[in-house]
Amino acid sequence: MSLDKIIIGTRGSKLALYQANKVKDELGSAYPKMLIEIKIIHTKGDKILDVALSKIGGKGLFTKELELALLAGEIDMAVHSLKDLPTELPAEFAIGAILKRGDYRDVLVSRSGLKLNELTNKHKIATSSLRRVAGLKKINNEFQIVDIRGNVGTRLQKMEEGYCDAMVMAAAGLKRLGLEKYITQVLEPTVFIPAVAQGAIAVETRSNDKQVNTLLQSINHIPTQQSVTAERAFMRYLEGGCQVPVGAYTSVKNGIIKLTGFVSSLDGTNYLKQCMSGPNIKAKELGEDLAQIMVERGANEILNEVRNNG
Ligand SMILES: NCc1[nH]cc(CCC(=O)O)c1CC(=O)O
Repeated sequence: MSLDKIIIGTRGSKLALYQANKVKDELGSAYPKMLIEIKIIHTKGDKILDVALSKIGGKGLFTKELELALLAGEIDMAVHSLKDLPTELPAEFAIGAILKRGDYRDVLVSRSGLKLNELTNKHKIATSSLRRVAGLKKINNEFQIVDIRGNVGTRLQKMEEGYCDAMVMAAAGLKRLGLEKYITQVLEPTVFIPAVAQGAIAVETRSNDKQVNTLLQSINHIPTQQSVTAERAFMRYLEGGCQVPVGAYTSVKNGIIKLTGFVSSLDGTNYLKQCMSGPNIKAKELGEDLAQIMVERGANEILNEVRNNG
């Protein structure tokens, strides 16, 4: 039996659709005769817009409905920003492919072109990410931080309307939407550590769907996969989830991955940062080893404190 039609499931935001179309294009190049459709699925995270993300809780806020559609056979694969995908997937699901990573850095977007070191406690900086809160407080503990929800376009609009003076956003999201003109300052990872797997696009499948999983190997980017394996193993070991002040990034050279991770209290005062290198074929072990060192340095105490106050 051969597959002649594939249905790709995605959330309906512009960014999600861009990413789903990227998967469609890459699959289409690999299999020119295949019919590929995109189906939009609405998720809980898209529907609840008036509650802070860190308060809604629950794993897979943006992924559950897509997984149900996968199980029901309504879609054959689901495209996600890998950073939004829990580090532990239910056994029924697998990551069939990870595309070549885009820009993994965070950027500052500000209303009047102010750079990070020009912002003061008089400015409002908006983010819904506890990692970004901690990163900002680490730089200046007087920063005034406000919550913000909605997709990339909505956030930019809120800022222009005066809701805040600046925001930290993912470079990849802005670039994919053609909104790079809003970038005021790129935050290098040495200064501001991005989210685990930021900038990477993942294709989730049914684990038992051999045909689809085999098909997807043609678009899997192995160096990206190795990098994000190290980062996600680091996060998983710390039981990170998407709503804790944890981040990591990697650089790869000659088959050696250098992984840098951080764990922090929300006010940035208890900030642990550490890096470690290892061979790319032992990416998972590298992530776990780095996390283990963080635990020895007190990561669990820091994270428990955040969880109890969240
Ligand atoms: N948190 C939402 C989210 N999920 C993925 C991206 C952008 C793409 C990526 O980071 O991989 C964004 C926007 C942002 O963080 O500014």
